[in-house]
Amino acid sequence: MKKKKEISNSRAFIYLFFKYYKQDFKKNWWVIPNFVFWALMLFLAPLLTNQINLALSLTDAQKAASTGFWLVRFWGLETTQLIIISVALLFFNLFNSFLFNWWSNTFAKQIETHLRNEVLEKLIRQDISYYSDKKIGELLTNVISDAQVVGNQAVDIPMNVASAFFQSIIGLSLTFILEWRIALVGCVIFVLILIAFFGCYIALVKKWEKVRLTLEKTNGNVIDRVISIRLIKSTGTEDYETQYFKDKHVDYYDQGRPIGKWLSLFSVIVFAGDFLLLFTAPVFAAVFFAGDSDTTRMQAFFQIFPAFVMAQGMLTGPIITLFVISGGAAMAGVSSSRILKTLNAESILDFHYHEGKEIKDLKGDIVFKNVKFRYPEKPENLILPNFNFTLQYGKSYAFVGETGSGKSTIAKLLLRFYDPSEGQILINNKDDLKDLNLSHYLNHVGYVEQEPQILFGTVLENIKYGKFDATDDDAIEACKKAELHALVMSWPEGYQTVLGERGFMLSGGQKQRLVIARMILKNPELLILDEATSALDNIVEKEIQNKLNQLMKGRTSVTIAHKLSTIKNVDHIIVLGANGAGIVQEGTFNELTKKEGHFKNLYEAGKIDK
Ligand SMILES: Nc1ncnc2c1ncn2[C@@H]1O[C@H](COP(=O)(O)OP(=O)(O)OP(=O)(O)O)[C@@H](O)[C@H]1O
Repeated sequence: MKKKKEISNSRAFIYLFFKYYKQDFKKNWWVIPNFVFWALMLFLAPLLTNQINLALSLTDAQKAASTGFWLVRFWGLETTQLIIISVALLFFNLFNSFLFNWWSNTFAKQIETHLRNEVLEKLIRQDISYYSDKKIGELLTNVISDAQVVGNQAVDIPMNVASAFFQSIIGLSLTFILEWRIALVGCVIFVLILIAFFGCYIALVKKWEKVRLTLEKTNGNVIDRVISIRLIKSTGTEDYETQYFKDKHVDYYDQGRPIGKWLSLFSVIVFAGDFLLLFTAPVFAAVFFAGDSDTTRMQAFFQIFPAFVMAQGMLTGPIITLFVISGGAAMAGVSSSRILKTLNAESILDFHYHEGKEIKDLKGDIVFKNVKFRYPEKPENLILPNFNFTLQYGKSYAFVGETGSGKSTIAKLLLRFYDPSEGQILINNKDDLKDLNLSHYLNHVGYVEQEPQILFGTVLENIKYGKFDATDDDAIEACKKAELHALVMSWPEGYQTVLGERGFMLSGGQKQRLVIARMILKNPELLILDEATSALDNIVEKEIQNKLNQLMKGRTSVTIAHKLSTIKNVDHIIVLGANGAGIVQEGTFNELTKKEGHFKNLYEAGKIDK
């Protein structure tokens, strides 16, 4: 499978953030001025505090003698005016932050929803071989938890990083404005804390990423096991599974344990830094001004002290913020790169969903022309060697042969789960199946397999699946023909009964009847029956086979069979040989049972159930 070049976790996150931000720029642009106003308030708050503090504490003589625009001139304003402005700005800022939080929560949900839809669309449009080496549990974790993580962090991380950046710049500038000598000492301490912080962060982020990956692998394993609950229940392996879960979590615990040590070191750095900065101001004020004969400079410093501490607080705040978001950042990186990997995985088939030839009907012959086939997952095994065969419209065909001879592969090729490795499948004797709009083509094809596919939804929804424009009456009529009506009507909710996941509340025969009703309603021109009755007991099998025989009338049908009852009445039987031998015999049932050869051997050896 072709894959685009992988990008690093952090770049994957940045890419996704900008993609969604740009996508809805018209709705999101106002956040920038909103943010600028918030930064401005950061700058103004300590200065206003300082102005009010000085206005209240200085004598008139001191005020008259004061110098420095930032410090003592009150910007030409009275104390009351300063207080009114401060309160007004505070309320405006509260409103601003309300808007911002509202936006950030909405934007996070928007990104999460977009991502979920995009990933889900990608998953259902992938070709079937994409799933051959993947666990459904892991894929679901990808859709559900990764989208949520990226959605939340896409707002939290950029905003916190930007605010941490602005806070540090503003905090530093303010401390320099207020008292540059002490600010210089604070600045050195701040840089040292940052270096220690990033050293720790780099070590931690790698560990976090590993834990996240292990968690997802564990989740995938666990979910896949729980999905197989019927197997567990029918084999009584609860103890074995409990131990299996415990074993799987050992790795997760081992990987997660050292993180606690690093997190503790992290918090020590942050709080030690905070403490150090706090003590720096009075201690260095004492060092710088203690020798002064008059105490004016010391007094002046303690007058601006509240504002200075406020400004200095802006330096430790960002480190704490970065500390808080660092776990989320590591998770978001892993989640983003996994989402991008899913979104960038290219399908090996082009399904022509939006273009490709649309066929009006499938009333012509289907021709396998020089078809050779190997599974892309295992190209060393040749399954079909130079296969030439024509399915004439309206006739019934059965493919028989030993296990692994490639019978189901024929069905998969007709459904275009795969393309032939060489050669062509011509639809209506002219159009290469590869060039058709697959969705349109499949409207003319019906597929019934051994394990009937029932979706979570009402009976009506299940019957109309694939023929969404059918009326309720038509669907009910189809149910009557499939002899399912009486059963459905015996349920209190009738056709509105919600069928449990994978049709848990229906028996095998009932599920197959429901699929038959679906086929009757869809009325496809090509019907593919892949061991449709092989999971049923003899009595039910007979009833279902009768229904299928009726269904096969008037359309082309391809039956993949192990049972004699399913192939006895078909127009033509094709016998496939083992180990990629291809067609080894063909003819009607009567012809083949009389002739010496592969079919007779299979029949007599009991490999075709009677
Ligand atoms: N997705 C796949 N990737 C690789 N090999 C596959 C895949 N699916 C099937 N095969 C192999 O292709 C061969 C043909 O498989 P196929 O299912 O068509 O056989 P079959 O005749 O229908 O067998 P059975 O009667 O047991 O259902 C088998 O050897 C099988 O192991």
